[in-house]
Amino acid sequence: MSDVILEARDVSMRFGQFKALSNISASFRARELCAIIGPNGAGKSTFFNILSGAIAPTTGRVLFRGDDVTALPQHAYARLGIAKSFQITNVFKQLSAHENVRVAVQMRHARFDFLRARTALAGVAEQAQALLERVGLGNVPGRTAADLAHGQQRALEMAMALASDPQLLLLDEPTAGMSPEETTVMMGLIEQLAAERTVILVEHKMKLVMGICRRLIVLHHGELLADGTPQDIRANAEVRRVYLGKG
Ligand SMILES: Nc1ncnc2c1ncn2[C@@H]1O[C@H](COP(=O)(O)OP(=O)(O)OP(=O)(O)O)[C@@H](O)[C@H]1O
Repeated sequence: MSDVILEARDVSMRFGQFKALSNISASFRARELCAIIGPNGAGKSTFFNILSGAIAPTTGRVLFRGDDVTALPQHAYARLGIAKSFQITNVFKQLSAHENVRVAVQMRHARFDFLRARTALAGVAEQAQALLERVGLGNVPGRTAADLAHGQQRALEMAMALASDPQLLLLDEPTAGMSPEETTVMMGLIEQLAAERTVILVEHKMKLVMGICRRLIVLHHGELLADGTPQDIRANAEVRRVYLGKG
């Protein structure tokens, strides 16, 4: 059986006359950690939004485990086991870290387990705490989200995304706005998470993803310029020319 989790098949995107993506095809396998990189305006966010179902491509399809999920409603995406985190932190600022994760865990139970809600709720607090520990926030469960450092807020968001135990995690610039220390912690966490699920991330900082991803997809002017290991990408003359400004 194929272990392809997600596939973009010949995806193109137009905004009016402007072609933001041209015929991109890529498959992502189980427990793969893959970064989508490229210079500003390359089409990374557009591709990410299509993969995550936020927007429908003009042409082409997105398949999840072989089923067409192109622009399915977001709740259907979540039900399939796909979670995502965007550049903008999406936590309830007035709630504590623990409350934020508890809400996410409860939503999962509400979705899958609503007939047994009372029994299910018994474990919710413990599950929320375990998720906080997973992302390195086990020591600050009571802190209001607004009072957490930026990196901790992103980690909190990650814990919320993990509440549904997704098979596929999509991360849009997970280290945006982070300090170097926070970035290192987040990258370590992402690497760990990818041992159990497929993780696809968009990242500006090429060096950063070179260290943890075994596969990089490079976009440029809406086209797929390269798709390969960090070694392949480093050695690719086209990539060096357009992305690194060398050549
Ligand atoms: N909704 C939209 N309407 C019109 N043009 C758009 C829209 N969204 C994106 N674009 C254009 O499509 C191109 C690709 O944008 P996109 O945001 O996907 O690139 P990116 O690689 O994520 O860039 P960055 O690294 O700067 O975030 C850009 O030229 C952008 O101006």
